[in-house]
Amino acid sequence: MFTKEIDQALFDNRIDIGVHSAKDMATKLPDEMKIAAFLEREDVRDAFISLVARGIDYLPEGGKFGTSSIRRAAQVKRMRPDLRIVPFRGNVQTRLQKLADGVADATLLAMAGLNRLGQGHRITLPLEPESFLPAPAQGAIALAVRSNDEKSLELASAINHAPTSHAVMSERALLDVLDGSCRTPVAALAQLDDGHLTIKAEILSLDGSEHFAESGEGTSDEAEAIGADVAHRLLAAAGPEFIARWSDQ
Ligand SMILES: NCc1[nH]cc(CCC(=O)O)c1CC(=O)O
Repeated sequence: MFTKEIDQALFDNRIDIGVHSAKDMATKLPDEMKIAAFLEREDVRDAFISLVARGIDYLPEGGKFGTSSIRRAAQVKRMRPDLRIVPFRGNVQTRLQKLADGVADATLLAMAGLNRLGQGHRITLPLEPESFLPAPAQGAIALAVRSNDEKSLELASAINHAPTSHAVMSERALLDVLDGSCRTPVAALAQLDDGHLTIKAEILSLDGSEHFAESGEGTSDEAEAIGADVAHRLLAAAGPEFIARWSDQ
């Protein structure tokens, strides 16, 4: 994966700071690297894109939904069990072309990625987190440094955006308890309001037919503990077999 190439360049001293989409970073990092800073979070929402419908509810019965995201597929199936998920890969241009070619009736992409690529005008409808929670760490960029490189750590940490850091660290702590990979139907969003953190999270069965949601809150210094606590409550509510079934994919 692309994050690995950036990590390798960091370990080989070819670069001193690795710039990653925080969403793509494993929750357990190698001892040799650490996150020095987060940039202020972009739009956290997922964007619905379609040439035939103005929202998920308006898609034709039995329509095709293009996504290779386990989370998005489960969330979409939860809302519309009749839809068929078709695998969707490639860059933004390729995916939009697939919509034009009728390979799928709709897709979902992160608003942040579309905005950064100057493709915001392609968005049919931003999905509000209240009804469609994004992936943990979505929309945030993390700066990684070698653990023993004090100078780069100091440089990078000077531009850390504290509210983003607290929110994303809370979401990453939650994901770490549930599963380290990004191939699981886990959605979470933490938000900071004047130092007060609230986090909402959900886990789903792969087909979206079952779903558990929990939330937590507290001060920003407790960000990681709050995320982990919400994860443990999700595990308790769902039971151990629930998460074991994620591996059946
Ligand atoms: N899964 C790949 C990925 N990793 C980060 C982004 C977008 C930018 C972000 O969320 O920070 C995307 C594309 C997408 O999910 O649409």
